[in-house]
Amino acid sequence: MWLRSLSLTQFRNYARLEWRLEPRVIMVYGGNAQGKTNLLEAIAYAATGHSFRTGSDRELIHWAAWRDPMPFARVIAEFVRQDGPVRLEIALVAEGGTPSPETASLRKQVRINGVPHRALDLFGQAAVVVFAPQDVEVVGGPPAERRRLMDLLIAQTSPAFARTLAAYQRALAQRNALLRRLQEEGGDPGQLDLWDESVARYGAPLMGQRARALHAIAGYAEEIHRTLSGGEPLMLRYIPGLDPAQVEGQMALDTLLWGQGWAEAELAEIFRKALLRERAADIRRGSTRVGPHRDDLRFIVDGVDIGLYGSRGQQRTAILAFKLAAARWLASVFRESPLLLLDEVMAELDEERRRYLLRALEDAEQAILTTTDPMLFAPDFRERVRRFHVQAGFLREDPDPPGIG
Ligand SMILES: Nc1ncnc2c1ncn2[C@@H]1O[C@H](COP(=O)(O)OP(=O)(O)OP(=O)(O)O)[C@@H](O)[C@H]1O
Repeated sequence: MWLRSLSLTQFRNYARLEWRLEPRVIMVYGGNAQGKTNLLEAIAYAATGHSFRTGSDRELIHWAAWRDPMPFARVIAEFVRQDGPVRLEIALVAEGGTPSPETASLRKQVRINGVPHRALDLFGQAAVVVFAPQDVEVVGGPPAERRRLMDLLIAQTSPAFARTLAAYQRALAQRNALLRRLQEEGGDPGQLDLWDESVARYGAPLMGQRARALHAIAGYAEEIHRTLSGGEPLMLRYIPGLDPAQVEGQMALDTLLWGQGWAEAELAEIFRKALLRERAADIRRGSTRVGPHRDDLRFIVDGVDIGLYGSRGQQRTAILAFKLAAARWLASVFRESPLLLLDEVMAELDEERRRYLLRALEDAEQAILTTTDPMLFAPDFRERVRRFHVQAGFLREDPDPPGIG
């Protein structure tokens, strides 16, 4: 699939942008802090409803817009899929008397082909994979970041997964609130039955989907990593936050999921039992100890957990292999290649990895890459791609960037 047009109004440092694109590799170049990342952020935001660099949507509204009586930002992205075009639109509107970037509450209005929808419905409409320099932090960072990595990816293939995740998080928050009340005020622990039931019902399919997606991605990642690293295999290990093997008489999650054909009903039952077993300890702690909110994903190279022991270079290669594998997985699910968005990632790679990545870009239907330095790319590559120059939120096609004759 590919992005045919992008329209921005007061999004980050773009007061206004109308951009038409083609299905090929597109290079956006410019100095630091000119709006390269903002552009990729806008595209990924339209496709997923999430920014890949902030959890606060308020930051996305142009600073100048906060002087208006009703500050807003809008992004409209028109993707072309095999089955036709789809127009994704998000408007962020600040509400309140005199809204300020610090205090305003935002209304997020989503339209798909002009029809109002919930933000979660954006998932499954278009597939994007973002490659960013900060990705490397995910390998050795806190588990929550690796869960986010998995979830954003899986949600793109399944809006149902996104809805289940949201329902799980709500149920978990309610259970935790009740646990804290029981801890502070005492009361009948039987009140937890209802929330145990919801937490288990929504949590089991989450674990099932994460395990299945990672199993598929791991196959691609192992092979890509071997090529990138000169022969070392990468193993992606899913560590569930509920280990069925720890629950009396049960088997390991893998056996349960693979051996019996996605036995999520059994997993939900085991989850309920585990919640009951942990109940007293959970009340003492005021939080839920088992469940997919404690899942992790580990990156293992040659038997070594490189999140813990890997060099920066090894972590970078591993996450690059993961992202490329994710792109292949999305391509197999959608039966067309996802849009690849690469934010200044070439500069960090050595010659061989750069070549591998560029080949992957050219295999995709469309890829948009940003760089401060077009000279990092071979002359024939620079000539083949379409190039745009960005300066202070203005984008213009530039057939002749500095150093490219
Ligand atoms: N809400 C906003 N309103 C206006 N400008 C913003 C807003 N948020 C960020 N900016 C500005 O956008 C610019 C950063 O753009 P961006 O992160 O896209 O840079 P970049 O071109 O990718 O640079 P680098 O090469 O340094 O990564 C900065 O000048 C920043 O001040």
